[in-house]
Amino acid sequence: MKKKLYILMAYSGAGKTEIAKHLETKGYNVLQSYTTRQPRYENEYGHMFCTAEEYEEFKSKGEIAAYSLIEGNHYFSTKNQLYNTDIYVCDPDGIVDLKQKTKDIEFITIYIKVDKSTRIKRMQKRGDSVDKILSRITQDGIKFRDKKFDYKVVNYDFDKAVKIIEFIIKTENEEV
Ligand SMILES: Nc1ncnc2c1ncn2[C@@H]1O[C@H](COP(=O)(O)OP(=O)(O)OP(=O)(O)O)[C@@H](O)[C@H]1O
Repeated sequence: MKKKLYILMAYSGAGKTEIAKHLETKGYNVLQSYTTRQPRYENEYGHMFCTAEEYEEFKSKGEIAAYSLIEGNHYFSTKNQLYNTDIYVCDPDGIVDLKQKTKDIEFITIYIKVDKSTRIKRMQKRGDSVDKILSRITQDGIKFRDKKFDYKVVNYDFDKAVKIIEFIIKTENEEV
């Protein structure tokens, strides 16, 4: 049986980061992708912060699995990370690339669904600016258009959403 890696995907503000963090406290290994951007605050969750030189080294050794350039910064995950983690928060474009390059891993996509007005309220509460919220909503609409997922989980009741995702992982891992 192939190793399964669970991909959490969602529009901005739907709660994928919060869910991933919570799953980590329950013993799941969550992939922290690398970035050359500066941390926004001390101990920022979700990334491994590295230098441009370190990025070049990973690249020259052929260790990069998924890559994107955002506002002049490199964002990437390594092959080693894919084989040693359970959960990866990744956008739909990133996963297309991974599926093509990594045939010996099965990627199970879990889409976290929340309506637009709730996402806007959560982003406002989180402190995002109106401009940022509007730009995220527009970009996400394009990124997620016509995309298909293995599972869809609504996230209005946080504990329920986490329980369902844990159930999905458990039953998928039990499959032969
Ligand atoms: N079920 C929920 N009920 C209420 N608030 C929630 C729920 N799930 C997450 N949140 C809150 O909503 C906000 C957005 O969640 P989070 O940052 O995890 O979203 P995200 O999908 O990772 O967004 P982004 O892609 O912009 O980082 C956070 O402040 C989080 O605490």
